[in-house]
Amino acid sequence: MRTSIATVSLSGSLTEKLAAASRAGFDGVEIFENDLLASPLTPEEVSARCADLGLTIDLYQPMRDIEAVPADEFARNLRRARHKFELMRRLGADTVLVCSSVSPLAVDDDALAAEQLARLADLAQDFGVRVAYEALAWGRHVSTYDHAWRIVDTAGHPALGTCLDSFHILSRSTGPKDVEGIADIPGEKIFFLQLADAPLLAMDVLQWSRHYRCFPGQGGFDVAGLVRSVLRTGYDGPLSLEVFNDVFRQAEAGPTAVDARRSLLVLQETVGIAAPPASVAPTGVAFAELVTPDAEPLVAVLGALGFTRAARHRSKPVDLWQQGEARLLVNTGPAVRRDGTGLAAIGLESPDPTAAARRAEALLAPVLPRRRAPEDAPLDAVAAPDGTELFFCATDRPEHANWRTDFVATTGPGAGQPYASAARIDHVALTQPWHHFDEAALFHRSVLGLDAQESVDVADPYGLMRSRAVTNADGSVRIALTVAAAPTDDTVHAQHIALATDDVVAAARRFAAAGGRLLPIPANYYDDLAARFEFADGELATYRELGILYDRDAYGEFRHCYTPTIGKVFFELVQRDGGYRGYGAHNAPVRLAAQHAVRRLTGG
Ligand SMILES: O=C(O)c1ccc(O)c(O)c1
Ligand SMILES: [Mg+2]
Repeated sequence: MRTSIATVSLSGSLTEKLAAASRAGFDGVEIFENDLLASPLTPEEVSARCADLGLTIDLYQPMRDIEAVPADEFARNLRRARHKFELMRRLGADTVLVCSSVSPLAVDDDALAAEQLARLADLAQDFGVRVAYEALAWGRHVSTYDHAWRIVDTAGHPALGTCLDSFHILSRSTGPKDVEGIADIPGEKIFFLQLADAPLLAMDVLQWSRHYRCFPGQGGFDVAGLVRSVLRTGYDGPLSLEVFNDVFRQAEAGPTAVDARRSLLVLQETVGIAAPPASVAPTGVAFAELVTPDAEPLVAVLGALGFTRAARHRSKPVDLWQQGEARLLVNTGPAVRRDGTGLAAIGLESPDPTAAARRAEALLAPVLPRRRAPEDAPLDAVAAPDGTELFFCATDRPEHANWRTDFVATTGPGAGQPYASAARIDHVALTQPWHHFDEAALFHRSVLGLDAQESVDVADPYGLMRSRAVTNADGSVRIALTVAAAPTDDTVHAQHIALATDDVVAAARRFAAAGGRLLPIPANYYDDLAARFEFADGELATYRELGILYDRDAYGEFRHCYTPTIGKVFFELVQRDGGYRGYGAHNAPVRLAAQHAVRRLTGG
């Protein structure tokens, strides 16, 4: 099916929006009147630009407050409409959207609305234009899609149809029954289909619509269910995204358009009208790669955590530090010297790395070169929206290229020792740029085949942090996507690698004995813990002494502690017992405050 996007969904000038839509692979656009009014291009030039970019103009919008008004007012509305239809002829746009009226002049009279819309459609027909009537969820008298359809049906005019908008329908819906009526509309009378998702918020519907819409798959609506209903009517117009969103208005149009198009590809797959290569979920974390301009402080912490340097890359300044199944690459190459110490890449164990990369590419993930140097093993890799490189790995599986063969075992002190305290990577937390948060969750879900958990808000002393985990089915891959809610808040401490241990107390003691200093946690926190939970004798005193935090959910218990931050990254030691599913979010405000306190002390 053809895909389209409303210019209101993207930031920038009209020409920037058109270029971004075209580059992302859309077939057409809905042109918003304001974008045209503010453009220095004539309608003919806009039309030519769209043609050059391979875009059709599928809709011009909106026309407002047309119907069910006194005769003199309606005469003025027709005059206004004539101007718009002339403009549309110059643009080469053949469908106009008319929103249900919000005017105080409008009366609650369906027969009058139908009659006036038919007269509007008569005029439209003279200009070769069709009118698509849409119920705004906050329309004065018409606020539901079935009501708008009844009026269109009554009017019975060939140039008048309805426009269905998933936001207006699903924001008012209380269950699948509410969309069943779509089946009663003949497909050819659905002139247009607009798609948007939204997070489930209890708020005024107009504000919700104008500020919080997002692309399908990024919110809580069953957009796919609605699309299935519409497809059953025989509708064969475009699937068009119409998203009013405060973040997208500020973000760069190019990446937003790609995010939008990915969302439609996934939606088309869900409803069975597109079949990109099947998703291949990762089965574990092969490694995490840290880049650093100065390995010394990082390596000191790794050593204290129980890691040993197990191997070195054959041709690059990259060391493999290992402990049990936890593998960390430390890259000190010149290309990475500018940005300070941080997380740059994650290796994901994949049952089929090539297939995983093919799906990623089909879903518009930037594919990275397979081979960095002639002698390297060819590895499939893509870039996540935050720039993190994701490698699809097949560690020690003879039929696949193996990243491990690029590394030569070292024989220095400690090499090959059994692990001391941490056995594997429990989770990796990545800081997302504030305008990529919704995109990141959809990317990890659709491209990598991970499941997205609920988003949680965490209070930081200087802002608000949002965090959303994406995981595979058995929890062997867990990535926490984290963002500072305030765009200017760059103080957020989020990027970290959590190492799983089966005895966090022993691991913490070992770290301290090796010269490591765990993040100090305030006494008030432990007083509160004592009130919330019962502990065995001495248990709480041990946590208090070491700086171990504690949490519990319906499944089990969680004990965790933190190293200091090095550059942008820190480490966490975690002990999960009894199937605990979370990440200690309850403790995160205390941890964040403690990290800020350390930063103030050290001037870091
Ligand atoms: O918010 C609005 O006014 C508005 C305008 C046009 C639309 O198609 C829509 O869904 C909402
Ligand atoms: Mg709409």
